[in-house]
Amino acid sequence: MILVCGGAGYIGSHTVFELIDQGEEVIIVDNLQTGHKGAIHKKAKFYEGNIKDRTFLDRVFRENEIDAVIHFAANSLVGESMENPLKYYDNNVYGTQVLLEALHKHHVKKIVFSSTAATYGEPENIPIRENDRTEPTNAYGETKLAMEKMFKWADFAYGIKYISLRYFNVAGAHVSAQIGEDHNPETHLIPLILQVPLGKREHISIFGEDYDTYDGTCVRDYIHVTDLANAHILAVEKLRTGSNSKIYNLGNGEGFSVKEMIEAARKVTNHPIKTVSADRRAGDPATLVASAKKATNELKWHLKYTNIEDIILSAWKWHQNKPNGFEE
Ligand SMILES: NC(=O)c1ccc[n+]([C@@H]2O[C@H](COP(=O)([O-])OP(=O)(O)OC[C@H]3O[C@@H](n4cnc5c(N)ncnc54)[C@H](O)[C@@H]3O)[C@@H](O)[C@H]2O)c1
Ligand SMILES: O=c1ccn([C@@H]2O[C@H](COP(=O)(O)OP(=O)(O)O[C@H]3O[C@H](CO)[C@H](O)[C@H](O)[C@H]3O)[C@@H](O)[C@H]2O)c(=O)[nH]1
Repeated sequence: MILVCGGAGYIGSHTVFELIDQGEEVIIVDNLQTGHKGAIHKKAKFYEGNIKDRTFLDRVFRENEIDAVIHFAANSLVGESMENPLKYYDNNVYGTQVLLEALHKHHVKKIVFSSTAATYGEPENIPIRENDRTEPTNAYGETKLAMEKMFKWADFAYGIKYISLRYFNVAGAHVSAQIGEDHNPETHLIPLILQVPLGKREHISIFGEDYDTYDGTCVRDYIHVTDLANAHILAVEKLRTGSNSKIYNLGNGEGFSVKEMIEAARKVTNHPIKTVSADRRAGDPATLVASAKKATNELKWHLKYTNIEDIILSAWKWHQNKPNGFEE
């Protein structure tokens, strides 16, 4: 049985769908602070509650034969983390501490969790490799790095094996178009671009056109959420075969600029998508592209979505199907 913390959220819900497709029994813990009831798979057992609540977690672990945990539950808005860093330490670091205490108490020795490209900060090399320097430029990334360190020492002391997955830019939606990205506020580029052809915004703002990149706009590595979900399943399988703790980058290995993303979205939606130049957004590195060779080699991870237009199309189908997200 796999416990998925944050299984009602964007990436968590997609991972639950893949797990259930593969015949796993799934328990979800989520307090629905950003997740949605409508994103919860009907075959999953759902406990509504907070990972910071020891008594609640204790009950979940007592009532179920959990052999591994996948942990997505966190706050993840970079801007908010700069204004209210302690909120991030509380939910991300302390929340993970309480969760790890429950694993230790109930003798669960396997956990896979969400880390981020934000642990690197300004990259020293492109593509970024797992042993490159980690110097986060925002509080969100710093809490994720602190979580990684907490896992390291929990492994040392209690033998809890972990796989930390450092995601780059997660995008797209489930092939059924029944679940997809629904964040409020939305800050991510692709859903914001698609709000223009949906008629929900006039234009997309380009945050900075004077970066040191080939067209002056920021370059990112976009990875489809289903490919990402599958990496979590491979990571659980790896831990089940007795693997040591590991850290992997998850990305496509190819960068696209903001302007290229808008152009690709124009092709997919057949809409002119008006753009407006805007100031740089604080803390945005010019280029973030992953080397995911380690995950490819060691997890035998293979991508289904390598074409950026296919990734955008899957998001477009979701937003067309549910223009107001999970809201009825
Ligand atoms: N979306 C991205 O591009 C991206 C990139 C890198 C890393 N990540 C990380 O991946 C994870 C999932 O991201 P997402 O985009 O799916 O976010 P999300 O907000 O959609 O999902 C997070 C889920 O966790 C739940 N949650 C949060 N705190 C909780 C708590 N204390 N107790 C119980 N449930 C709680 C929320 O209700 C939500 O359902 C996060 O840890 C995030 O930091 C996301
Ligand atoms: O309206 C917008 C929104 C975004 N952008 C630009 O588009 C690019 C992508 O922005 P996103 O907000 O979609 O993604 P980020 O690269 O900022 O963030 C991603 O990577 C971060 C690590 O750097 C965190 O992990 C975060 O959770 C994850 O979504 C950035 O250059 C951003 O400046 C715009 O130009 N206009």
